[in-house]
Amino acid sequence: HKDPHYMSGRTTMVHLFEWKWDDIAAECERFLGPRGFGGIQISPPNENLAIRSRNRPWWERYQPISYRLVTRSGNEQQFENMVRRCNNAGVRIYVDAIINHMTGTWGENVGTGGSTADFNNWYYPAVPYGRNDFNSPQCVIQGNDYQCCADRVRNCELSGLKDLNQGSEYVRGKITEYMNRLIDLGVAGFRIDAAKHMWPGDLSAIYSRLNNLNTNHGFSHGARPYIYQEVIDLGGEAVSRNEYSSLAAVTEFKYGMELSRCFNGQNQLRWLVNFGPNWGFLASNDALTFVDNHDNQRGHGAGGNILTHKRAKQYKGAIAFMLAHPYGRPQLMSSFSFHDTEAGPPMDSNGNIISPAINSDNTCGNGWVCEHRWRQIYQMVAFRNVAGNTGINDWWDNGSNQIAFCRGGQGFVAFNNDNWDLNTNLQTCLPAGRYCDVISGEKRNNGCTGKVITVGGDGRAQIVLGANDYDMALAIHRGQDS
Ligand SMILES: O=C(/C=C/c1ccc(O)c(O)c1)N[C@@H](Cc1ccc(O)cc1)C(=O)NCCCOc1c(-c2ccc(O)c(O)c2)oc2cc(O)cc(O)c2c1=O
Ligand SMILES: [Ca+2]
Repeated sequence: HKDPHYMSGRTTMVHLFEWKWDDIAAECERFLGPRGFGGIQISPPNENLAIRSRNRPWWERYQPISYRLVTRSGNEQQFENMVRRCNNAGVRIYVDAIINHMTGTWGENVGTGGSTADFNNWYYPAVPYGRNDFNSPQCVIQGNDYQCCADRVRNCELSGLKDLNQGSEYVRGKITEYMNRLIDLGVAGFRIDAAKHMWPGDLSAIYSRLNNLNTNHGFSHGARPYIYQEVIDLGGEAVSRNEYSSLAAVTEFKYGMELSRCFNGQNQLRWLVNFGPNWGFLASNDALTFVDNHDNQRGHGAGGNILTHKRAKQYKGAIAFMLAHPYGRPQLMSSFSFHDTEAGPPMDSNGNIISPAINSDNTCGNGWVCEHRWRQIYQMVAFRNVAGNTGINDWWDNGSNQIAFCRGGQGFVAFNNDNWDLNTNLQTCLPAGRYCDVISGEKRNNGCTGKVITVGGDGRAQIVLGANDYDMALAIHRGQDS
């Protein structure tokens, strides 16, 4: 469950948070496929409670009401269409699976697809789940439970949400039925939301009952679903991510926290020379890495002062480093704009999600940020693909915030977070030639729209990164020589 099954030569996933299925299908064909993206994490496709009293907050999608494939993102037919079109474009689909709980008691009993639920009697007829499918005695997780009591973290309610008993054969059956239907529709795997709130033994039983991936969608025989478990664990809690990393991959929240600290100036970039398990991170093959995610980009999530699109220069620097560095399997966040941390996606007066507009310069409009369409970001997805499974070599730093390294003989990156210019002759590990810097521009016809770096026969080049340049990174790689 640790292999994403990306099409060959692809390495990176993007979380198209709150996108509609039809828009995702189009994005696969017009952008993500051609640009070499490996996969997409989609918002939960199962029916959720419509919380109109809070003006449809983003977290309503994390309050299941049934396992019917009906949400504001689309219906089952649109879901199937998206999966087929994206797989055909070489882009895999990963489903955000909310299997720890159902909804709470918000007094609104209509889902987005028309199902109803009776929270007071703990009844979800469209599944169906009844009272004895939930943990009892009923209890709510308290703050200090995270430190003291692993059993309460699993058996009590998270934020008052009805806590399913995954130890029950019936509940396991309903969960695996839901996930196997998605596998048969062609998805490549799952994000397991709130995994630390479920027993590893129960999760293991559920994973073992999942079908192999659907060979009609280009997966090899016997391919197991890619599973990455959301375990928010920055250390010091009763529940450890190590209980889960033997079952499947785990979200490495320390990664985004530490990288944000380095690129927002709290730590010097030179310390990144041994970034990876030496920093207490999971093994590379076990780690789903990211800078920000849908929860912590809103400030109150795990990791404290996380870099987001709102601090563009530092964020692009951190993302470029994540994509240039071989550790882990990276996921990019693709957001909608928000001022209110509760706000849901852009919607019309009827509560329907508004599609992103694609501007003439290929950026997004209509309230969508589309970080994945920023040149400095999508160009580094291509860099990561070219770097393949090479390691890091020829590391250089200036003892503070100027660093550079090679990926085998495939690519070279440099970063400058000091407030003075980087202007140094460095080893790029590349064959002699004129290379386009993929951060400040791109190769067009036979020229470069941005910086041009001339590499000599010894592989060395004069690398210039001004402290006041628009971006703090520079990257060149094979195939981008002009
Ligand atoms: O802020 C939120 C939602 C956050 C959230 C949602 C999805 C995630 O995947 C996630 O990581 C966080 N929700 C708001 C509003 C809210 C929602 C439901 C509710 O019954 C009460 C309030 C909030 O203030 N939540 C309390 C603090 C955040 O506590 C939540 C966590 C959470 C936070 C920190 C942890 O270390 C941890 O292990 C779990 O995970 C969720 C997962 C869900 O599937 C649904 C949830 O409602 C939540 C969730 O409330
Ligand atoms: Ca639970």
